[in-house]
Amino acid sequence: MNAVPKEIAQAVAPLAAHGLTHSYEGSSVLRGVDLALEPGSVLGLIGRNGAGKSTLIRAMLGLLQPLSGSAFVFGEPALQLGDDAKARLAYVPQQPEALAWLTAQQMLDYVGRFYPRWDEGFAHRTLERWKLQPNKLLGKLSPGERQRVDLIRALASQPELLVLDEPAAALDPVARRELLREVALRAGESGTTVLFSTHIVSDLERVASEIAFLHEGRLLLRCGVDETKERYARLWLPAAKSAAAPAQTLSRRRHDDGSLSLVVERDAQGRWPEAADLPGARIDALGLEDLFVEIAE
Ligand SMILES: Nc1ncnc2c1ncn2[C@@H]1O[C@H](COP(=O)(O)OP(=O)(O)OP(=O)(O)O)[C@@H](O)[C@H]1O
Repeated sequence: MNAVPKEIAQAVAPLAAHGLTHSYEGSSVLRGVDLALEPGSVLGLIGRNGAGKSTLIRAMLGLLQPLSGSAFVFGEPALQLGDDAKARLAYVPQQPEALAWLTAQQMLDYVGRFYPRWDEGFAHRTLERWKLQPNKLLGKLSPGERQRVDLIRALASQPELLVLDEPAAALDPVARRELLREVALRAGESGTTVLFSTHIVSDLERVASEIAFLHEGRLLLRCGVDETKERYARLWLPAAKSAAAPAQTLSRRRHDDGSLSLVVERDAQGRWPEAADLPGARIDALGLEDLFVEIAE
């Protein structure tokens, strides 16, 4: 496939980042992240605690000014988003806090006015289905309830781009399933583009079309969910062959007996590194969860 020129990708991608770097108090959190979402894709952003997922999301949406690099929403610079672009986008932070002095119903009625495609019926039905009390102050809801109200707010606006920062963190398993079903439905039926961060690998398998793995501020891996098992594997080399290990690997672990385990990737021609053909070498398939654990450890 020919690479799309960066300028064109910027213009069409609902969300794109180029060379984002950021640090807090002198410590680097993003180290040059490039990421662009295809329209209609569901991208699961995964990474350990503190990997920089929330920082990346906030920088991509223009809610934080990065040290360097740029971000674009619907092709507009994220730091100067116009009202039209804002109305096409919905973002649910990890811990929603805004408008705590309103009741859930008041908040939904209030914000609904700013969205041309607001689905009041959905908001009403989902409040009931998710057993949320419409007349309780947001500030008095539990974190999970508060996050569910915010998810209703985001979904009722029928956004073209939906960004969820760890939506599963405060939800019980039933609510989580329902949310994932709703997200998959929106992506499938309305072509909504979705970016969500998570720690839960099974959520990625259930709903994401693509995954991006952020580790210590760098995107280590980006590929289709179904493709990962084909593209990455664990290469085990006996001690006697460990010197032949490829230099470029996603992770490298030496065992007590001197043997090596490496996470390796097929090259552009679909071949594993040459060391995989050495006598005694072994290639083992990796499930998504194993892959992340191997890389993140
Ligand atoms: N406002 C801030 N001031 C100082 N340090 C911060 C600030 N926000 C985040 N950090 C630090 O930056 C790093 C990345 O944080 P971030 O919240 O982006 O990670 P994350 O991948 O979303 O983590 P988690 O999965 O735990 O939510 C962490 O070490 C965090 O402590």
